[in-house]
Amino acid sequence: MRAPDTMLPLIAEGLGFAAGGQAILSDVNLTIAAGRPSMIIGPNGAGKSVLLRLLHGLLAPTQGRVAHAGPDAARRQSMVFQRPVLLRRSVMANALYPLRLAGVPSAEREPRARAALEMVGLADLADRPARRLSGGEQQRLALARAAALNPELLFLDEPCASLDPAATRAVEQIVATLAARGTKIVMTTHDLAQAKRLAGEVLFLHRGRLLEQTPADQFFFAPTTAEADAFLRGDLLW
Ligand SMILES: Nc1ncnc2c1ncn2[C@@H]1O[C@H](COP(=O)(O)OP(=O)(O)OP(=O)(O)O)[C@@H](O)[C@H]1O
Repeated sequence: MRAPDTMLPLIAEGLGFAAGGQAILSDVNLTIAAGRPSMIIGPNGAGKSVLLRLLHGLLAPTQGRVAHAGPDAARRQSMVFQRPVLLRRSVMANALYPLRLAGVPSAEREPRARAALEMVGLADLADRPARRLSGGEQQRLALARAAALNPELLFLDEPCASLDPAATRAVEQIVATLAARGTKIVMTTHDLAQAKRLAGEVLFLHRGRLLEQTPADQFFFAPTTAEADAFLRGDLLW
């Protein structure tokens, strides 16, 4: 039988991470399927970033495992961080770099990089040094760099954490565009309103445990756990 031409669903079984003798994440079981964005929310220190890194493969689990439906999972996924690290080169050079690393034929690189810069509204700044961009523009460039690779699965770790409302809105529009194109987005956020705007489903973490994986329309109106209910009311701080 041929392997499916997709890495989804991604499945975590008994996933855990401990460091310094302390459990940070325990016994997480979940399935990430194709579809609208999966938003990971929860109080500070709940383990959202650690979960994202485990799912992406940046961190090795100390318990359990992450499995994918098909081969080449590393090539089919990408991640954007809260503070993107950009090359000290032009915007275009930053967009081209991952395409070269991925072995994309040279004739295809420039059109793909340009299309990605257009999608995030940075085509006019292609020759500008990337480090001179504003914070919001830098985050859009990081998204363009990831999008140019056409990942099937894109992890976003608090991409709007240090952005103002206008820059946040621009990033959300890019996320919605990518999701509409079929890229599966898995994203952490502190911003409940943002989670409501973007989520197809919510993964609610509390103290290193996944308490809910619930469709968004249900989660925000009728969460199934008391902790999620308290969190939505602003009563659960840790
Ligand atoms: N590699 C690591 N080694 C040891 N401890 C870690 C490691 N990564 C994270 N931690 C700890 O694990 C806990 C969860 O961290 P994580 O960054 O995942 O939380 P979070 O839910 O994303 O929090 P925040 O909302 O504040 O960003 C924290 O107490 C953090 O200090």
